[in-house]
Amino acid sequence: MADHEDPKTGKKNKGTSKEVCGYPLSIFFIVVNEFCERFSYYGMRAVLVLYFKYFLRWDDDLATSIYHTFVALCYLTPILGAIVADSWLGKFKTIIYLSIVYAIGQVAMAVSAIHDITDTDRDGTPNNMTFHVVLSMVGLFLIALGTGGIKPCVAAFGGDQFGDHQERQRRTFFSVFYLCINGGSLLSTIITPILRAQNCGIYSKQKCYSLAFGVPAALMVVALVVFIVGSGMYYKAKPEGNIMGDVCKCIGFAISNRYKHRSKQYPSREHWMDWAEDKYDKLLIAQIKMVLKVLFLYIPLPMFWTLFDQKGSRWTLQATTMDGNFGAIVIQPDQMQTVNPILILTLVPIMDSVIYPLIKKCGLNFTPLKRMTVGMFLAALAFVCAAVVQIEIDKTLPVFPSNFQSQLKLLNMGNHPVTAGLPGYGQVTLQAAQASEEYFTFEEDQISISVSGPEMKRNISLIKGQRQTLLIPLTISDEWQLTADLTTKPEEGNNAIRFVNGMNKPVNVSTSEVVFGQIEKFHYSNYSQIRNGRATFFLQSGQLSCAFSRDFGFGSSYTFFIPSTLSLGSNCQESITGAEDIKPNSVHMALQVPQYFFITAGEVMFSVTGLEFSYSQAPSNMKAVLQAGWLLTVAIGNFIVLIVAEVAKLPKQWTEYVLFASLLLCVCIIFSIMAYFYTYIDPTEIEAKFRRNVGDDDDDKNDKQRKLEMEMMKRDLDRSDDEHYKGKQTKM
Ligand SMILES: CC(C)C[C@H](NC(=O)CN)C(=O)O
Repeated sequence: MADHEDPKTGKKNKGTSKEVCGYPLSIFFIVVNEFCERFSYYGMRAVLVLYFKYFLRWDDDLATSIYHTFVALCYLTPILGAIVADSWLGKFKTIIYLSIVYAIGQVAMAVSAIHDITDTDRDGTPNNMTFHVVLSMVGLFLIALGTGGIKPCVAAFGGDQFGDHQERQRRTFFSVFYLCINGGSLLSTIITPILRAQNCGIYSKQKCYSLAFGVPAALMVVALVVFIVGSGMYYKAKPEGNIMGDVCKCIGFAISNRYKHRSKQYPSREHWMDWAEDKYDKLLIAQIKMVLKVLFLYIPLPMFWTLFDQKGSRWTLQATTMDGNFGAIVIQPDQMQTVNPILILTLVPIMDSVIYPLIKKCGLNFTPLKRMTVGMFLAALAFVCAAVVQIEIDKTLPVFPSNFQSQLKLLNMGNHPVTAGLPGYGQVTLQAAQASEEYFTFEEDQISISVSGPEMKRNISLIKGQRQTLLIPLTISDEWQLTADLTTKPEEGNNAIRFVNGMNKPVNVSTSEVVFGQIEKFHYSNYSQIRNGRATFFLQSGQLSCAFSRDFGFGSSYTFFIPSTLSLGSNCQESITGAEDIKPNSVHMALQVPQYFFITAGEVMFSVTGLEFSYSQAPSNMKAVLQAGWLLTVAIGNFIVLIVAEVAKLPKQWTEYVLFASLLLCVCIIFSIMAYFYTYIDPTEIEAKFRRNVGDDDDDKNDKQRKLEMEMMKRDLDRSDDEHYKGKQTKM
């Protein structure tokens, strides 16, 4: 039998797997598994909201709430996975079983997105939506169970593969692990939206959500297979019974025993957990103390995630009000999120190989908790940048009417100039087929407008908080019409376009993607969303057929006017005039790069370090539990976003960014104080000492000797080292 195997069980011993450049070979399978799993998770997540909205036909609010509930669930389930792994199945089996659950969930999602299954009338839309909703909800539940369940196990299982002599390699492993997470996330967030945009279907073609979910499902199967292939090489730590149950009972006993002995006649004990000594093993008590120490330190951490996870919500919404034209490529608002994994892939190696060694060379002891504090500070700085960008955006946004105001624009549908008299604005002259450049703002409910050339006078009812366009007709006998205009920027950086038909006959308008439908004479169409770039509009009215093209930026709104003079042979490109109701976004999306840079630099210092810290400070039998505790801070952080945004309800977005930055700054100060008093421990060393002393405990020791030993052990618990974990006392 090889010396790296346990003689009794034949299983591998810790740190004895075949090594490549000082790293256990088994690590290779774990990082590839993580890469594929994160591809699967982030790929599916990238198209999820669009699937809810456009396939299941949910409204924005429902789609957003279910999306956030799903994300929160994904970070709550790690607790379950950790308990199962640490106390029952062990990490290896837990990863295998939950990966199967996860893959089934992904397949369920892919199947739920096949519209042909229930498309009995073959019109391209499902006929039994309940089937698709139920299947996708079951799929999402299984995915949340799977991805959350394995998450704390995979990181801790990877850490388990390193022996005590591989401390440095283990630290690098956590960085590489993080790179794989972001490599998978980057690739999938680029690929799955492209897959979704394809058309597929048996009877009728639709956007291919089944492919966008199917590829992540396949990657999850690959992740599972890769993990199983490495099976023979892993060190598999045995689960140590119902450890969570024992921990809870032990804590419960310590509290009740303390309460029973609250009278002054009983001497106090150094730590409240020491009250459990009357019944419980000292080793268990020492391990609980280690975990509680770390969990206490976690209390302020959710605030970091509160800011971090707004990349996907607030910052993406901010990008929708910005200009994404980068010359050769045009970036969509949601694609800005890929800046985060791109920066992670660049910053992690730079930090590990340049910044941290440089800091060390300068003689500074940049301990994990110091890094995390700096990470928090950088995240707060990112939100200050976001606030500055928001202020710039706000300067370019249209001023929409308040609840006490209404706004009116004029459009001359005639072939001759008209002059309109507006209360408070004097005479406004409009050429044929021309609209006023700006909206006029009124506080009255009704105004009287007189038009000369031809002479007309009308009382116009205005609506508070609304924008309208008054269509001044061709002749006195024609009807005066008021349109309802937009009072918000079009969503997702799209452009809202509508047509006013000034001809005496109906006209059909369409582009290759959008149908405006038939617009009756002297009437107007609804708004349709046009993506940025060049769009060509086709007009067709009886014999008349022509086309015209326009370039669009992001977030604009135009009213195109089809003049009464348009006839067979007319040049539409020149004849059709457009009124700019909402200007396109003019603040460039590149301005978001600094905030992405700071949040990602913060993430590298906070999250990569926190992942490794949670592993190194956990007792051997509670590694996965502490990883789950770490992930729980992410879930709580997500809930805080919903609560703060709902409670604060600040009128200006930039003030909300400043609020979040200030909150994190306060939390950062509190954390730095807590961290100052934290002393690093070496759980293995402490556990070994307690184990050595179990035998002695059985002997009949006198009280004095026992007391002396206890003091020594307690001192050990408080020990830390200069380079984090090697033995000398260090704070923070
Ligand atoms: C938020 C997670 C704890 C960390 C990680 N995410 C990223 O790295 C995003 N840049 C993940 O495991 O998904």
